[in-house]
Amino acid sequence: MSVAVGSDEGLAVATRGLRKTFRTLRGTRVAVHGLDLDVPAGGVHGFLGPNGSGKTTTIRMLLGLTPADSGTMHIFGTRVPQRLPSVVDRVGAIVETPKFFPTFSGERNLRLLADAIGTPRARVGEVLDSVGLGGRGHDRFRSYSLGMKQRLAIAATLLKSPDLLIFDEPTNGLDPAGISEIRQTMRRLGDEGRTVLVSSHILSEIEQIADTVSIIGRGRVLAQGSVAGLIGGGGETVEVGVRHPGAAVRILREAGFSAEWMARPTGHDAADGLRGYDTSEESGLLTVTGAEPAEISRVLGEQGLWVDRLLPSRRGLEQIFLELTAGEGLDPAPGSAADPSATPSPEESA
Ligand SMILES: Nc1ncnc2c1ncn2[C@@H]1O[C@H](COP(=O)(O)OP(=O)(O)OP(=O)(O)O)[C@@H](O)[C@H]1O
Repeated sequence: MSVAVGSDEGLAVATRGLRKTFRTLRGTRVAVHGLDLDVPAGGVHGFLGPNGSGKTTTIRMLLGLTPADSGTMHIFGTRVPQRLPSVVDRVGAIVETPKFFPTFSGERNLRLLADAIGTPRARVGEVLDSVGLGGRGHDRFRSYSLGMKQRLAIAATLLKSPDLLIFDEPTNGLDPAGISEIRQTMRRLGDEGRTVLVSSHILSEIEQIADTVSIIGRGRVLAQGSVAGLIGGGGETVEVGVRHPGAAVRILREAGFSAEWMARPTGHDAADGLRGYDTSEESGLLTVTGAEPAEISRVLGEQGLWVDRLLPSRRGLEQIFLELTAGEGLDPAPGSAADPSATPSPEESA
């Protein structure tokens, strides 16, 4: 697994072993399955995964909207939900579409909100400007396009000037122009030094604006790191065939190479119960960026690891995502009768 940040320092969000199950009539559904998420502070972080992979559930746990079964969560080093009140002012989030008064202007809606949360009204003009609605603040909310409505929702989260913004699928239902508006807004917020954690299953929008990403499947992190590192934006990327890629990635990093390792789908149950992915270090995809193939062979060979394949690789984030989540849409839904991670509820087994 590639992780850009080794310690919890400098992380806006960190989860360890986070787990959440839902009890349904058909048994227990594992929504989040031991999630270790690292979101570096500052910039845009894409939280990517197919439908049902656990993104919304994770975000709801971080915000204290639903309890975790086990595991830990920290926001800016503060344990949540236990100490959420002491960090909540630094966090703004859109999880569901917020409600505004349709006949009031965008500005009036925000003024009401500012009064409600005790923020000076002067802040309203600033936040409208920062989402590009400065010129339209006096128009009625109902006259806004969907993209503008969503930008107003983002402006509302900015009233408190939060350091961390959490957006769950903020471009859902928007047309290409609306998507582009939201994308630019998120990028601008990231450039201001805020941390933007944005969940999405649309890779192209994330690839363009994110600095770092986590790719999740069935409630677990499959890969995370910088977009440049994962797609090889820092130069030519070479796919390396070697017997122990998990060990090789450590050796290469110690030697100063930019190397990434990702678990591969197996098509069968892994021993640790994570269906469909081999998370052992004996398989997976090893890529190295910005290094001479001869150098890669030499460094690994000196440690007794013999390279059997060196392929130039030009994969995009979408390609990586598809490889990592291969079969997600075709497999039985988590918790379904055919899902081995589903266990009968006590009532059902009784
Ligand atoms: N309240 C609930 N009760 C039962 N199962 C739930 C509940 N909420 C979520 N789930 C299940 O948990 C799993 C993860 O759902 P979640 O909404 O977190 O995924 P997601 O990655 O956000 O998906 P999407 O992209 O579709 O929003 C899914 O199988 C979902 O059906």
